[in-house]
Amino acid sequence: MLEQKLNDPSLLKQAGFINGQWVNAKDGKTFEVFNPAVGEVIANVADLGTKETLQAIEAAQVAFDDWKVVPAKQRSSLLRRWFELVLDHQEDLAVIMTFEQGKVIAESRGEIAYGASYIEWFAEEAKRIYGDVLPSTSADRRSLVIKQPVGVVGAITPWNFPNAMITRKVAPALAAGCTIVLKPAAETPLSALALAELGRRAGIPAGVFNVVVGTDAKAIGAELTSSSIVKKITFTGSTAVGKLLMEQSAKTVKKTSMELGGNAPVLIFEDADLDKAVEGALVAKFRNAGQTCICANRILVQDSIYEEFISRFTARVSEFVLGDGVSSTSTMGPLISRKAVAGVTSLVDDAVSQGAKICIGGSASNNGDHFFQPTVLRDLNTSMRLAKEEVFGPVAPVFMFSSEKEAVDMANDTEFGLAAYMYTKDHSRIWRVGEALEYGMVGINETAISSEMIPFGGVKESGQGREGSKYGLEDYLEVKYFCLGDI
Ligand SMILES: NC(=O)C1=CN([C@@H]2O[C@H](COP(=O)(O)OP(=O)(O)OC[C@H]3O[C@@H](n4cnc5c(N)ncnc54)[C@H](OP(=O)(O)O)[C@@H]3O)[C@@H](O)[C@H]2O)C=CC1
Ligand SMILES: O=C(O)CCCC(=O)O
Repeated sequence: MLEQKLNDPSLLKQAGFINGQWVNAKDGKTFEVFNPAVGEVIANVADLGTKETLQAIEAAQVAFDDWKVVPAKQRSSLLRRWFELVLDHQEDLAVIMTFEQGKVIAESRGEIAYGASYIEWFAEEAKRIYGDVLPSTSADRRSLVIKQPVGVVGAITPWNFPNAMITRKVAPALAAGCTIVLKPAAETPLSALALAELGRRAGIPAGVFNVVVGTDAKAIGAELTSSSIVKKITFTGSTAVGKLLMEQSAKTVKKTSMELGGNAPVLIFEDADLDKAVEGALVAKFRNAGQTCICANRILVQDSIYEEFISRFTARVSEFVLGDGVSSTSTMGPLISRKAVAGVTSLVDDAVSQGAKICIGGSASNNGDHFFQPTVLRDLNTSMRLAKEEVFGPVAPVFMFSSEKEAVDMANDTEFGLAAYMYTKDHSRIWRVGEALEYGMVGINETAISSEMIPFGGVKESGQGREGSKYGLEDYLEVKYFCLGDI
């Protein structure tokens, strides 16, 4: 069924990709991949485990010796070719994504372009890995710095952005001269495998980019983190798993980059352009059915404009059309799993049991097992779980504040620190609040903050390291100092 929807059915791969070869599990095991909108099985994928992970790590180690000395310009050309192929196959890749992840097709097309932009960006940055000549402490010596790839990288990625979370790790790694073993989420392996196929077609050498697909994430993760060959772990996903991977990586003192959970506040002050704030909050909350780590988790609105905001925002939320993402009339798709629907339901029920009121939505939808209605809740307080926990679903809790200090205190009252947003026309406030917010990214009168050119990442328990931009390459490079004496 999925195969018939593709212009190039050979993009639908169901085996792992190791050392340039498509490989099945040694024990022949496979796992099913489901379309969350309709619950149908769309593929049976090889269920690889520790043995195949080790095989991939060893292939990456062998490939590293050659890849690290490929001239930057040549690495750049290969990445550029990969970028072009991804865009050439944008529609097929988008269809694969909507089938396995559920997001509406327009969002999938957008993610393919967004994912490709990381490959293009790092193809360009590959040519700009500069060293330094430093001032010297004495006349008979010179001090230099060169940058070198960190080595073999282990990457683990989530299901919510099955393409872009991969390209923004793999592209900088390859640009830097590293080789990589990727374990994508078991819910969305097909997007990862299609990317690997296009990388192969682009001419990326065998062993440079390997994909281990499988359901035993714990075992694959343990193999990657315990290996002395793997020099860096890069992860996007839940804070709990990120902490575990950091602990496991400590034994071999690996570099780590962690892009973990968020609890993004949107602060809307009484001097804001309310039309802009409503639209901004809408985008920030409901993108990918609320399953984005920088999705607005708490909307904080000043008391004098609270009623007006609620009424305008609820009216806009009522316009969403839930449905299968492949239908052009759907504007919001399903959640990834029944478990996700249950999790969102329990957060809403907790708030309602403590006095929150439902403006719209409030429960699972009858569109299918994986759907939750776009929801707006009002009269929230900070003892509700919704104030502390990442919702990862289409639920907008609207809190009220009365002063700027209260808003900043509420915004910072979380262990997370990924993205925050504010709407105000007051320039002094922009600086005051912007500097006080304990977040890695702050959107000011704007919530569409992501691009390949910006440093994406968080502080506190939202992680460490940055992805995208010139900073995103540094995480894959080691600094080496040369002290040159007289001969
Ligand atoms: N920062 C972000 O972008 C994301 C945040 N989240 C948050 O996490 C919550 C749970 O989502 P979930 O999908 O379970 O996120 P996880 O953190 O469990 O999954 C993310 C990735 O980590 C893998 N993984 C899971 N357990 C381990 C382990 N012990 N060792 C190594 N790898 C592991 C998963 O593999 P597998 O799929 O095979 O289990 C997947 O590839 C969400 O509701 C959301 O709050 C989730 C996804 C992305
Ligand atoms: O949820 C995530 O981790 C991906 C964020 C998407 C983006 O880059 O905006």
